[in-house]
Amino acid sequence: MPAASIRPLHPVPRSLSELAAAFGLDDDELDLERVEVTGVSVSSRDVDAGDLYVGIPGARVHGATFASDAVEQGAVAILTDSAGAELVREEGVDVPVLIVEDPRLALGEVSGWVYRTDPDEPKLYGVTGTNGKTSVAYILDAILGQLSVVTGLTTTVERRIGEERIEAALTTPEASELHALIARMREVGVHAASIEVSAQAVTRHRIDGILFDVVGFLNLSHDHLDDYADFEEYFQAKLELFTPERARRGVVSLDSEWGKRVVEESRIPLTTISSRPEIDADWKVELGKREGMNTCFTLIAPDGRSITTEVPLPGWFSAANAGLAIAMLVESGYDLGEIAHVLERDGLIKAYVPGRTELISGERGPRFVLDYGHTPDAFEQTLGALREFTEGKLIMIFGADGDRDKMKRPAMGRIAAELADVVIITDYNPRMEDPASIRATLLEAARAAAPHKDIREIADARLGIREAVNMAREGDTILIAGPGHETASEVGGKKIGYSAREEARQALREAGWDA
Ligand SMILES: CC(=O)N[C@H]1[C@@H](OP(=O)(O)OP(=O)(O)OC[C@H]2O[C@@H](n3ccc(=O)[nH]c3=O)[C@H](O)[C@@H]2O)O[C@H](CO)[C@@H](O)[C@@H]1O[C@H](C)C(=O)N[C@@H](C)C(=O)N[C@H](CCC(=O)O)C(=O)O
Ligand SMILES: Nc1ncnc2c1ncn2[C@@H]1O[C@H](COP(=O)(O)OP(=O)(O)OP(=O)(O)O)[C@@H](O)[C@H]1O
Repeated sequence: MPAASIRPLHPVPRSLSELAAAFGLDDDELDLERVEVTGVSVSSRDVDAGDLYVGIPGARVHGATFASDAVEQGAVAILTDSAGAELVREEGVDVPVLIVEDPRLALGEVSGWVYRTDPDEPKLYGVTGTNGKTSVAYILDAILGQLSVVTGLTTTVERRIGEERIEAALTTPEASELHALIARMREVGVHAASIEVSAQAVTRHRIDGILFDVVGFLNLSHDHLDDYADFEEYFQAKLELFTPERARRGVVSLDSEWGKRVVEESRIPLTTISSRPEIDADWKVELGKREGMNTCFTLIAPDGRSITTEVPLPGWFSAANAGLAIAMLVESGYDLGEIAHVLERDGLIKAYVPGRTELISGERGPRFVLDYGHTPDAFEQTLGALREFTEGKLIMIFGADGDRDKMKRPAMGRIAAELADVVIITDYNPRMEDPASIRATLLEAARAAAPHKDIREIADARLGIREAVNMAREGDTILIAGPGHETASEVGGKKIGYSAREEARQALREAGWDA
């Protein structure tokens, strides 16, 4: 089985009695002196010998239910709430149990204490926003690499430290996993780590006990309104990242209206950036010419100095994302001149962002672009960017994932139909929902928006990809939006192997094109 998390290889044990004392936990009846913990885990599937297992009441089940599994795998103590302690007692589990009112709330600080998280090493960059987080994290990582800095990275795609990498399950890991990752980074001399921060991560205490050196705000648009009552609540979740408890300073993009609100309401020193000429910001991104899929831009700093370079990704938003990344680095102390020097030396930002406007096709044949966009705004930006260099037809394949914000689906269908020439609606990760009904919503919106356009329904995404490839010619662009880097789709609660990247490559080869 692949490792569930990356952890320090040489953790320095901490005594449970000291932990109890540090957090004011009652240890009257317990003999904690002899117990030492070397790690923390919230999942029985991720326990290592010496762990403190934290039993969290979840939406589906209480984590304490798995206490005996955890102990079997080597957990030496349990931290949970009183309901969890009752469950542990019923199971007859024989390790010390510490009780807190809210174990999720305690998790970050406790993990930071066990792993001895240091706010200064590595330097942490946090990036949030509805769209572009993954892209900015990879761009930050790439520029730091070009500056010869040893880096760490955590994104929706992966957790990575040098050659060590695991696939990500969540965009932002649970706090215990994040602190363990940072501890491992310190062991191998990582100086800077780029961390993608979802709104859920803030709300669900996944970044507790972490102090970011610089945080970046990208934008806010329709997504996750199943997790938040409205835009305001969703915004407030992201805003919390811009407080002194979470970050030392921030860079805020004013490209979306919400940036202004961050500036008005944040409680940390901020600098602003914009790629829109009409907006007054400290840092300015000026779009240059396009070189194929690459985008050139000039970034002008508040002191008038500038960098002209390119990013190997299409669209104005890629330049905006790269500008934000550079501004974050400068805010954290890197010299703009030095960044300019390495980018000039290398000719561009050497970023590869898996599954984000990733070109799958080769020299001959239509362009095939793989994307992770799953919001109306991401559709609009990506289709706009691809239209700029598509001489022929723009063909879009997409579905909407199940058990996630349903309200955004009509807007996704409408935008696809308005901006693409041909739309193929397929299944994408329906989870426990009925895929036919997801498709019906998308189709209805798409057909209402553009009744005369070619809008097709092909349930099986593999067939949808082939249909698109077979109708496409040189000069056309095919965009598949949704699956990005993913290698599985969830249907009826079961994970089924499906890589849009591999399917696209195969379909292009079957049609006699390069891939
Ligand atoms: C709403 C939400 O965030 N839920 C997360 C939460 O689930 P939950 O509270 O329902 O937990 P549960 O399944 O009831 O389990 C309770 C406890 O028992 C433990 N357990 C459970 C089963 C078992 O066999 N052994 C075990 O130890 C679990 O680890 C957990 O600690 O804790 C689980 C364990 O970490 C997460 O997997 C789960 O994420 C679900 C899968 C999820 O989809 N979250 C989404 C909404 C999310 O967080 N997305 C954001 C944004 C993505 C984006 O950028 O667009 C993200 O950061 O990923
Ligand atoms: N600054 C931006 N503004 C609007 N759309 C963007 C921006 N950057 C990227 N996108 C679009 O969003 C898609 C997803 O990008 P990315 O994965 O970087 O976002 P994300 O915030 O990490 O999303 P997720 O958290 O769901 O992984 C891109 O492929 C592109 O279509």
